[in-house]
Amino acid sequence: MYSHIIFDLDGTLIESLPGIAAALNTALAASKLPTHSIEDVRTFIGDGSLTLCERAAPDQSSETIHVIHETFLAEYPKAWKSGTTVFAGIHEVISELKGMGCTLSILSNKVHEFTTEMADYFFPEKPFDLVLGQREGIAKKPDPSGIHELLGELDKSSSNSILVGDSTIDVITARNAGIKSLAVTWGYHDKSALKAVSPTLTAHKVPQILELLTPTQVPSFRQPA
Ligand SMILES: O=C(O)COP(=O)(O)O
Repeated sequence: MYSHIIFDLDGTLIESLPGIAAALNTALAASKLPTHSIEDVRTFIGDGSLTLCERAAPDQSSETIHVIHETFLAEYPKAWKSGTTVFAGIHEVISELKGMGCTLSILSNKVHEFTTEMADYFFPEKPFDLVLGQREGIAKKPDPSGIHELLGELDKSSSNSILVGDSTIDVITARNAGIKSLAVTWGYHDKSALKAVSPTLTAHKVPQILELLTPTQVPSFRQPA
């Protein structure tokens, strides 16, 4: 049993694609550049907002990318509330894990301020012991710094910690930090890409997180009434 579960945010706990796509397309249109379909934007997510803008506007100068990124950052606070939902079943999983005494945390490549604001908004019961997004001067995933910081701050060992995420970046981050990974397939990376990076465990449906992480426990929300 893992005593510390680290969650990725976008594509793992929350469906944030519509909000990200809306803010990105507003920023592209403001620079008179072509916009993208939701499906295209899905493939740009995972490495933070600057890389998102670079992938959305290839061949543009760094000055233009800077302008698009600044506009994206200004637009995203307006776009995320209407364009984001928590994946079905996630609240139940989080509350079961919390009830079992697990320490829970979030590690995201989303800008830190948005990460903490969204975690507070979508999880007002504050189940996460520490929430870390992308911060200036601190290497983003797949660098293991964020995991090392979480383990140190929360006084947790690598053997009892696991990273749950939807992207190959999450699986590689866990490996770089010497911890196990649980890949989830309802997010933004293809199943085949996830399989290729050999996660420790894989969940195709939200309740499977509990089955895989706590195999001997029967969660109360899935017990017959
Ligand atoms: O904003 C991103 O690009 C990715 O965010 P995530 O690390 O929570 O998936």
